[in-house]
Amino acid sequence: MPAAASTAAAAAASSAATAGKFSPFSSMFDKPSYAPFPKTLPKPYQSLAQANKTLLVAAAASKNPIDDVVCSYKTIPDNLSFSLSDGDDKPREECGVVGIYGDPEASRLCYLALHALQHRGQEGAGIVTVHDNVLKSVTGVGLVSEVFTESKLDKLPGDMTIGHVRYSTAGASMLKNVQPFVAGYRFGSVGVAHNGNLVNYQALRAMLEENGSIFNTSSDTEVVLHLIAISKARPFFMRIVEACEKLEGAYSMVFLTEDKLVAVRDPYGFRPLVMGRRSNGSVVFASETCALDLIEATYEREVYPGEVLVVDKEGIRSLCLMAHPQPKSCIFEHIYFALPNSVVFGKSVYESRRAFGEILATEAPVDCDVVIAVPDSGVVAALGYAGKAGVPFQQGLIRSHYVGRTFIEPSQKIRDFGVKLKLSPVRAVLEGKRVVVVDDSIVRGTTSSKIVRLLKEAGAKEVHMRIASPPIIGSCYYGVDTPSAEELISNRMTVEEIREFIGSDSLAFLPFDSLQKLLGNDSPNFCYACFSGNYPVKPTGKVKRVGDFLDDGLIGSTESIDGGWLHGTRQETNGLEGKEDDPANSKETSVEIPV
Ligand SMILES: O=P(O)(O)OC[C@H]1O[C@H](OP(=O)(O)OP(=O)(O)O)[C@H](O)[C@@H]1O
Ligand SMILES: NC(=O)CC[C@H](N)C(=O)O
Repeated sequence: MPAAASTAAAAAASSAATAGKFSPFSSMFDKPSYAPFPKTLPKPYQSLAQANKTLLVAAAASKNPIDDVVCSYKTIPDNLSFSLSDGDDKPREECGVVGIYGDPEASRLCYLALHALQHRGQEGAGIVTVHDNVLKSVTGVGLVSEVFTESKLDKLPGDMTIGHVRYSTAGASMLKNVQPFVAGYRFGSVGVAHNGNLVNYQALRAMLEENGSIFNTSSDTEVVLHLIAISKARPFFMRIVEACEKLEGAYSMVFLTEDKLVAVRDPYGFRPLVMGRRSNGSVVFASETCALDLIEATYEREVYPGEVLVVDKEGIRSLCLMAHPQPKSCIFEHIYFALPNSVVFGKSVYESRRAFGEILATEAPVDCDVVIAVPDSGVVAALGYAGKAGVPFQQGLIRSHYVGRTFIEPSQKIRDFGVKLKLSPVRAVLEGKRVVVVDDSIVRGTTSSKIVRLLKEAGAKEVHMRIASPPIIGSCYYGVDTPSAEELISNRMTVEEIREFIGSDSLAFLPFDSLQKLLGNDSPNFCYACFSGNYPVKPTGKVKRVGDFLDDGLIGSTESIDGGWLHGTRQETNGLEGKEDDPANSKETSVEIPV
């Protein structure tokens, strides 16, 4: 472990040792969990010789770089009528990022890691690798399994890679916003993959456009590439550092250059980013530890808030981007986004959710015969509730795993069609029973009201809704696509009014103060803006939220849209089409950028 990291771990251990015990559930948080940013880390402006060097791995040979970008994209046929699921008003998944350095199977491992992160974004995916000093990229609209084929992965040789999964609404126009973005500069090439949202994006873009930048996407992430282009810092990775210092908001990012993998986390640490290592010494970064587990990388630690980790043939250097005394990690990662088998912000997501359920059972008990969950994200909290209440947990709702986000609706209106397609009630569990149903959150209240109706139609005598998060009253500006504040049901109604609206016999949310007590000394290290309306980084002017980036106004012909962020002349080449692709649905383009 680098000296700085052990300092941080020791600081975390000592703070954990003094942690107060506010609830019976706090023991799980007594372990050292959050490493405050170590102030002893070298500033990027200090000599790199002072930085930690812990790993030696082979580096790519240095040759004249030519960017070779392969883009694939899939269109939705015009004659197919489809709709977004009627649950298209939820906090949507975020993005997931991966970075791997020093593994001969980098792109295949990245592909697998993206599969593990698929829950963070389902409509776009991409991988960039470096081979012979050339950045190669495949990006596409769709699931990881839809974007990548054996032949496409064969086009991504090299031992360094970054990858991205992105959420978006359906539509071919989103292809140009699918990451990683790749740019060629006078002095080299860089790829970037981003999870988060930049709250000063519009101001930065306006400044850059004023000075002549031409933007190719409607994504906030693109400003980083322009900021790198105008930076005069040396060596090249310091341009990345300088660019990131101008960003405000949430960014867990991985960058790839011809010879370096760079991982950056914003000073507040809003979004997760972890580091692990495979047994052959290759270094892996990922949004969640579930991605490390799949590719047999051992979790080492988080990328600390405000930290820049540079991996190259010299080893790993840890630099301080901007120290911030109080991290503000997104609590919603623990409530909803992350997989329960992941460790996020140093804490097990499973343990958090179980504790949320236990608190609900203690603070909002009700006489009941059975506890059920709204699958998937309500399952662990429901187990916690059932265990604490001493009531059996049963599967009262079965989730179909074969329903995508789009489907052809019947011409005749079927009530609650979307939710019925996804969730089926089990009469044998519900009939004549007093049922507690646990979900992770209520956003607009549409899912809850449909579920209550489904359960009652299936014979439930009473339905008691328990929500494993406090009421959501604020939109997120840091990477979660929540609806505008006016659309959030908890902003418009009291708990009793919501209960009446969803039709349940009782309703209780996880009390905000109990959540904070559970987190103990770590509590100030979390962002609760969606529950409190207190934003750690004040949005300036009209801030685009993630959802605002969706309509980029390019609904026209996909022929005119590039798949990645590119500078340079576009040249179509033959022979790159993957045989397994349906030509009606996909197309590949090769772009060469002389550097
Ligand atoms: O109040 P609403 O606006 O309806 O949104 C809240 C619902 O959205 C999420 O479910 P999702 O469909 O994403 O399923 P998941 O639990 O499987 O992730 C969440 O778990 C709630 O069930
Ligand atoms: N959800 C996210 O993390 C989005 C990442 C980035 N802001 C984008 O628009 O692609």
